[in-house]
Amino acid sequence: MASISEWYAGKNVLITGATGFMGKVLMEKLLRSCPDVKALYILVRPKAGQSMSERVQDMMMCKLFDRVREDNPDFHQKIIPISSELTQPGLAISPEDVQTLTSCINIVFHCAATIRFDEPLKHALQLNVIATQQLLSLAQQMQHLQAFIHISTAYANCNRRHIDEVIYPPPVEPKKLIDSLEWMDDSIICDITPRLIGDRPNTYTYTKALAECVVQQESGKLNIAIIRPSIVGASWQEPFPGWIDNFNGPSGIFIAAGKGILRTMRASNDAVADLIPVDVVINLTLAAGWYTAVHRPKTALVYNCTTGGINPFHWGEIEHHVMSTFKRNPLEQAFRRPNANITSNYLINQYWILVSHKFPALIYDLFLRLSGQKPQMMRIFNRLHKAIGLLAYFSSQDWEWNSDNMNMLMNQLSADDRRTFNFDVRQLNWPEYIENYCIGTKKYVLNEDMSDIPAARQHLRKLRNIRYTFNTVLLVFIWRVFIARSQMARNIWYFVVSLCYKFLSYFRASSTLTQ
Ligand SMILES: CCCCCCCCCCCCCCCC(=O)SCCNC(=O)CCNC(=O)[C@H](O)C(C)(C)COP(=O)(O)OP(=O)(O)OC[C@H]1O[C@@H](n2cnc3c(N)ncnc32)[C@H](O)[C@@H]1OP(=O)(O)O
Ligand SMILES: NC(=O)C1=CN([C@@H]2O[C@H](COP(=O)(O)OP(=O)(O)OC[C@H]3O[C@@H](n4cnc5c(N)ncnc54)[C@H](OP(=O)(O)O)[C@@H]3O)[C@@H](O)[C@H]2O)C=CC1
Repeated sequence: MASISEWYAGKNVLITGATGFMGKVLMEKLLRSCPDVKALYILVRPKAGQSMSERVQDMMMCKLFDRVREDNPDFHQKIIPISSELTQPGLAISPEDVQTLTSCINIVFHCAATIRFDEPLKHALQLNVIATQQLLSLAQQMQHLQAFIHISTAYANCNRRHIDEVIYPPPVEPKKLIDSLEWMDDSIICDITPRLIGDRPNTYTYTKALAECVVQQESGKLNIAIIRPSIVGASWQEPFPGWIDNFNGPSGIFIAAGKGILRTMRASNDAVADLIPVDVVINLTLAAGWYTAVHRPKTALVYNCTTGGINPFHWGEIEHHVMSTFKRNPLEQAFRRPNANITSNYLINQYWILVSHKFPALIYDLFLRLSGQKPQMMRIFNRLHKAIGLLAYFSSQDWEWNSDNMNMLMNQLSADDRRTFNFDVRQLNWPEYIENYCIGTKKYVLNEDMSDIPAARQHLRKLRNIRYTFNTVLLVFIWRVFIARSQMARNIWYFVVSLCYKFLSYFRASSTLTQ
């Protein structure tokens, strides 16, 4: 049987969401490990004042593609951008492009989605559900299509504790919801959203669950597979360790902790942190594409792409390794020394938010005002609190995912394919991965230079001295204002000091006796 890269040779691949985090890694891996792939057709929209071609040009210059560039400097010739806005009727693809796609595409990877947790329901439905429906109807017209791979999320059914590799009944019939939301005013939709999403935490997980159902209902005779990654993090091995280019999921939290801004967050130390490296997800996705096309399973296979059941790691351990990495490799211009703690206790968290977030932010903003600058720290903290408030749901509890299909797929691969498209997370060394992840946020998200680390360390030492000075001033102030002015406080103070002195003398005496 053909190996994975042999199977992709000569194939035309359609990718949605190619400009996103996972889409880019998917393209890179296809170009590097399947060099004979014929062409990658990518659906791209103009954005932020850049045309479609400018965006694609910029993307190909990205460091992620360095290894592909080395192997094949003309790799860009294999990338064919197609103008498309997924929220528009017919995905806003021109008739000529529809003609091209329907006549040549062999496999579709549908990655595009809105992954925002606070997306208004109508927009999330438009992109995550209706666009999926439209893409499936385009796929039905493709004359040479061999597989359609839909990227979902392991949290689509996060209202369940145990999640099997099946498509669960939808919370509501997608077509009925689409029809009703069409005529509703945005304010009415906003009012009824909490009732609709029910026991799911946001419109993202809700619409991803509906999208799975649409994939099942509209797949017709297509060979379909659904990939459900958990929390997608930086790359583990490929194209190099620690690749990450966004603030989503834990990345923004790691950065905030490394900058010394985040000091406390609600999360359970003992809950499993179901992170999955992006290269693992992409290797599994490409292998699933091959398997779906070659073996044509009778029903759509769902792959839960998770680590928790195979090689568990916990949020408490993540906190420890993130902190220790950022102490050794500090970020530039940290606000305070990195020292974040997670707690599952609501009151303790609120206390630390007040003492370690809001109070320093107020003082710093006061300092900025006094020195004629614009206050900014409180605004940054308000944004951070919004983000951690939305993420805490995922870091405070555990889920159990069945991953039989991932294991089955691994057993179907040849030894060579298992090496080239490695998704065996049993080999993942978490401390090393988290260290590379944190360094990746420094290098690729913040674009900081590793050669500036000595200066960053010097800055941390300066912050430590400021803290010592501040604490000393505070102690003297408390002494002068409260203790020195009241006889009773002075008596208590002398009592505590003499008690400490007696203890010290006692330990010194007993240690001299035992020598
Ligand atoms: C040491 C401790 C260990 C414990 C550590 C626990 C981690 C626990 C993670 C659980 C993770 C679950 C993940 C589920 C797994 C999926 O299924 S997948 C998809 C994951 N999706 C996401 O992560 C998207 C979440 N993000 C959002 O929904 C929106 O960005 C937010 C958080 C609501 C913010 O919206 P907004 O206020 O409109 O702001 P937005 O324009 O998006 O960004 C504003 C700024 O904040 C930055 N930002 C965005 N997101 C973040 C963030 N998460 N953090 C900080 N900054 C951020 C942006 O880069 C931007 O910066 P500037 O460009 O302005 O400088
Ligand atoms: N990141 C994660 O932790 C996880 C992600 N997933 C799933 O993986 C998939 C990819 O996620 P990820 O790469 O992280 O997401 P990104 O937000 O990085 O990428 C989203 C992609 O979708 C495209 N897109 C969004 N809206 C439109 C639109 N209206 N028209 C055309 N294209 C559009 C974006 O294009 P543009 O650049 O133009 O905005 C971008 O290419 C999603 O389906 C997500 O649900 C699942 C589990 C976890």
